[in-house]
Amino acid sequence: MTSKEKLDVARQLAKLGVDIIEAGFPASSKDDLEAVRMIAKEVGNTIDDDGHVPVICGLARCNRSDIDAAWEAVKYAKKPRIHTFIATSEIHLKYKLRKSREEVIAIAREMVSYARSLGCEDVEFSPEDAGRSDREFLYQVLGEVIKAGATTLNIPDTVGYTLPTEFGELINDIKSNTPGIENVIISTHCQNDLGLSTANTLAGAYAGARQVEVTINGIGERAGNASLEEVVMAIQCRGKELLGGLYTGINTRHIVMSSKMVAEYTGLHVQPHKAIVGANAFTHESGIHQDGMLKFKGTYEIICPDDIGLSRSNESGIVLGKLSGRHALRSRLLELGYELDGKELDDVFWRFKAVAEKKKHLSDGDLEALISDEVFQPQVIWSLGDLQVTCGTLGLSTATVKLIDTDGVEHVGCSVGTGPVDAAYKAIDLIVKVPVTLLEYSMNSVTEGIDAIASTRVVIRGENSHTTTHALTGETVHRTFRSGTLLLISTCQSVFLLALCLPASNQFIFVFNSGTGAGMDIVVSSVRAYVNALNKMMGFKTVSASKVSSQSSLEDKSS
Ligand SMILES: CC(=O)SCCNC(=O)CCNC(=O)[C@H](O)C(C)(C)COP(=O)(O)OP(=O)(O)OC[C@H]1O[C@@H](n2cnc3c(N)ncnc32)[C@H](O)[C@@H]1OP(=O)(O)O
Ligand SMILES: CC(C)C(=O)C(=O)O
Repeated sequence: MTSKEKLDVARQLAKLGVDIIEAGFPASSKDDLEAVRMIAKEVGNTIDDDGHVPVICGLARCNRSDIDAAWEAVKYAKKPRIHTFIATSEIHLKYKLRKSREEVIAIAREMVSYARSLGCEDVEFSPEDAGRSDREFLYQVLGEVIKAGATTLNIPDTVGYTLPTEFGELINDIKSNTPGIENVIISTHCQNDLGLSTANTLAGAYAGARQVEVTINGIGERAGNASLEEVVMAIQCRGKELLGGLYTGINTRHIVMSSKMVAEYTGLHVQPHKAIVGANAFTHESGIHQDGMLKFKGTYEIICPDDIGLSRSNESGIVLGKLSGRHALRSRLLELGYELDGKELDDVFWRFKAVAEKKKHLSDGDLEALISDEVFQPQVIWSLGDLQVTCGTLGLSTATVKLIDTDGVEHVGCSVGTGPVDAAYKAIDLIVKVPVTLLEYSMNSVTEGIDAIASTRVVIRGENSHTTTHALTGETVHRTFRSGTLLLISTCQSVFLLALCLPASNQFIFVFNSGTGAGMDIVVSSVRAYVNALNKMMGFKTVSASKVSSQSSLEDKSS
């Protein structure tokens, strides 16, 4: 993060109500020193309405120059802190520091004293790799730094090696065996190498730690650190009942905002299934869960999304996909204004499933396209069985189409054409054997992306029928009505037009012949539209659905 980004994050952490912001490692670069100093000056001096001002802390190795840099950065804060550390495990002493235990004890003691001598009254000390350190040596180091003036003892499980029971015992043992421990705060610092950082932190807190070191989104070295949101929400959900009444002062409503900011600034995006702040943490995709959520949210949610500042695009967090059931589909359609039940719902449901098999999530636009394709249908005279096309730059486009008639008999037609759609339409003509002219063909993608549903609309005219193009709609109608009848004509989607039938050889003849089709495959979508238009031309009959009940059959409405 840049200094400016670090400052923004620090402001956000203050809003969250964190007690201590460890803002950086000032010795690591001039820029980091400057960032910590800016944070100390601004955030470390801003007292909130509750009189709360966070401690601003800088990290430093156990050497004078690091500690000087840390103090130089944090000293402007109302509550400055230096956090200094040195490893205590055999492996670190031998291979990394190349120092004896005695040397490490002496350095730790001297450097804590040195930090205090600069005027810093709040000094935190960490025995790095405490999780793998010899216990007796650990108690000895900790006892010495307490004498030297450390005010907080942080116990790092630097490589995330301990198990929760072990880490809890470590804190308990430190409490029981370290001289002077009652005068300091014990802290946890758990890394996530085994995915146990949150569990270990909670075990440490339960054992008596009263500071927990955490990061937003769990970011950190390697597999990261314990995440603030997980630890805080676990304490909020279960602290009273199972953790001896523990609580935090975190204003949880700022959690989502903080998570987004850190993800944005660090470029470390949160995995979708991350607890609390993952994109899926409060969404429900499986039918059985969705049904439960619709009946009572507590069935599948242990946290109210509002509590972490999450506003969902829909109330129940339901995402429609291939695992959804009828309850969820029906509920979403109802929200969109379509009241479907029984057979209609069933038909849409299986179409929906088929699309969802190919497309992960269905948007409202996708659903609307399916509804208009499935429900607002004329009487089915021909239904599409199968379709196979070949096309490209080599040879002619060819299509084989299988249509099924009202008796369930399958008819297959094959044709070549100028393209796959032309070939498919010609193959259909060979089966249906009704001369038609294609007047209009248009295609839109209903939703965005390469996997969008394509919606096709065609307008055809039956060649040998007495048809008239309707002046207002541009559509033609083939139904006979007595002259003087006031017709309520619906165009494809809920637009109503009135037309007065005028005498013309005693009857007026219209043909309704536009058809729509939807599908993820553009040729399938095109063929559906054509078959749909043919069906309309050959015998229009609307299927009722609430959304169209007011525009039901022409006959019903015409008088
Ligand atoms: C456990 C943790 O996560 S601590 C936080 C980790 N954060 C960072 O490392 C901050 C970013 N680091 C940096 O920018 C650089 O490493 C710096 C500026 C801090 C140090 O850079 P350099 O002085 O070039 O040293 P470098 O990092 O290569 O090596 C570390 C040196 O510090 C020593 N050291 C490591 N930890 C400590 C410690 N806690 N106290 C004293 N010395 C230490 C190492 O033994 C090594 O010393 P050597 O040169 O005598 O072998
Ligand atoms: C500096 C210490 C606390 C640390 O980061 C670690 O040991 O993981």
